[in-house]
Amino acid sequence: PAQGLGPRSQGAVQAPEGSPASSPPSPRGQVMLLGDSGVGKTCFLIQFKDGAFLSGTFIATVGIDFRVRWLQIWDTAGQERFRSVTHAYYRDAQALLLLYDITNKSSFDNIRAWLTEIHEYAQRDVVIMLLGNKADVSSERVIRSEDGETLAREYGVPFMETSAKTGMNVELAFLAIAKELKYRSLWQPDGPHFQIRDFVESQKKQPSCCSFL
Ligand SMILES: Nc1nc2c(ncn2[C@@H]2O[C@H](COP(=O)(O)OP(=O)(O)OP(=O)(O)O)[C@@H](O)[C@H]2O)c(=O)[nH]1
Repeated sequence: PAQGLGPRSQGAVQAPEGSPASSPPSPRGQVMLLGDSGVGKTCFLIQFKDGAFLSGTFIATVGIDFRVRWLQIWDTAGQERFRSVTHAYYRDAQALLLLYDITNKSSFDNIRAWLTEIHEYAQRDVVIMLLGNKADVSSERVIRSEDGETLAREYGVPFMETSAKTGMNVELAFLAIAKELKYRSLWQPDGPHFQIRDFVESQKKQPSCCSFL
């Protein structure tokens, strides 16, 4: 679904208390989904929103908890013509999930341009996570997982392959973001330490079939 103006679907997840849907977004717990048109941002959000209520796993439970209390998620339009609208929302974002499609090379190649744009418009300390979506479509894969890893390492951001279709790593992406934002908000010099990259590395699932390429 690509219709509409700029960030949308914010109503899909309960806004933080005291933040009516029509008001400007609260800077706290604000997450934006970014990436080229068609990479699966809307499906990713829907999988998170709907799948969460069906799942009884530990991650899902914690995810729901954080989602209701902490995260307001904004799905954005990937199409170029909506880009200027989206720019206006970057500065309020605490976290950005940047998606490409593992079956679409240009969506991967454009990640550098997205990161340049993020650098220009977002807060300097925004949490960024790179996600290679559609990992369920192994037969059409054109971007290797290692290429995603390498790019993510270059920019110092955590990376996972995901599937909005099967739900692989969808909850985990939001959980990692929620944990990082919570950690930052409660940070104390001698408090417990949390590293989002370590957390993601220890928890992420790999696609069941990685034989291609
Ligand atoms: N197999 C598979 N298909 C997916 C996945 N995620 C999304 N799709 C399909 O990819 C197409 C585009 O998905 P959207 O969620 O609309 O993409 P988008 O990034 O929101 O696109 P814009 O709104 O234009 O920016 C749809 O046909 C989805 O069914 C996935 O993880 N696996």
